[in-house]
Amino acid sequence: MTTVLDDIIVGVRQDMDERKAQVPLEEMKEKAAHAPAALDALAALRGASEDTLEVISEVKRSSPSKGALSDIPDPADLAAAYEAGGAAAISVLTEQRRFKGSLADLKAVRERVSIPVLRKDFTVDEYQIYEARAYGADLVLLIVAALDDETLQRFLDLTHELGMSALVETHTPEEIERAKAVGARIVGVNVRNLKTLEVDNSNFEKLAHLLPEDAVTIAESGVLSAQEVADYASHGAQAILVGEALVQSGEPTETVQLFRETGQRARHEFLNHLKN
Ligand SMILES: O=P(O)(O)OC[C@@H](O)[C@@H](O)c1c[nH]c2ccccc12
Repeated sequence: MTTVLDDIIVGVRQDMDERKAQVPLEEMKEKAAHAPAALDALAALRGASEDTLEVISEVKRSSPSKGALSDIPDPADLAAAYEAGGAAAISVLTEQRRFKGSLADLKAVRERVSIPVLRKDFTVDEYQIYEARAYGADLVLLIVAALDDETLQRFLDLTHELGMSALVETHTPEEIERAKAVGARIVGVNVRNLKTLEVDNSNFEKLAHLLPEDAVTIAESGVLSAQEVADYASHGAQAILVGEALVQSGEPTETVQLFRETGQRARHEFLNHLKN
């Protein structure tokens, strides 16, 4: 049976093949080599102190589960508003068909903000990693469910060779094991199952104890209000990845601020609890 993830990847490959025909791999490698150095996303996501709850704020127009979310005529303006609210990084969806994103969005955001930028896409070919770097990304997404072990390792190594970091996304205990085995330094739990698009916020809590202690741990998806932020932080998340709630808030700066403050309070309690 084919899953939603499989269907998305078919389109991602077709779109990439078109871009590759325009700019072949060797040329993209050249562009990547000449891009300004990547920022340290690992440090940004760790935060200035251990009790911060960092917010990766997403530029997301549309999604396969919810359809149109927000027009976002100027992604750089939105990203600047997130940065002003204290976002640790900006996630830019570059998938075109279901999420209505683009590499032009990534480039525009990169040119505006001074915090790390994540290229959020379905990485299935090394070409996309060079492309991410060429367009100024500091961080790429590697979805464990979409990659075999050998490919995951190869992509993670290439990402690091290019000076970038990888957000390694998991959804099950097995995927967390696989993320650990390749030495992922930033591990996310997506509470949305990409094969069915079902969201279950309790997934973070269920899986948090399996996450590697030396990695930065991120709760992804399903934040609708400060309540979910507090829940994730109280179960040990060091950072959260939020799209929908921010693009629909109408007050992106204030909402990022609120999530950071709420998250930091909850994380503080979580850490106190650990010590006692
Ligand atoms: O809009 P939300 O529920 O806040 O979710 C954001 C982000 O986690 C989600 O966009 C996402 C997480 N992993 C992905 C992989 C591909 C596409 C999208 C995603």
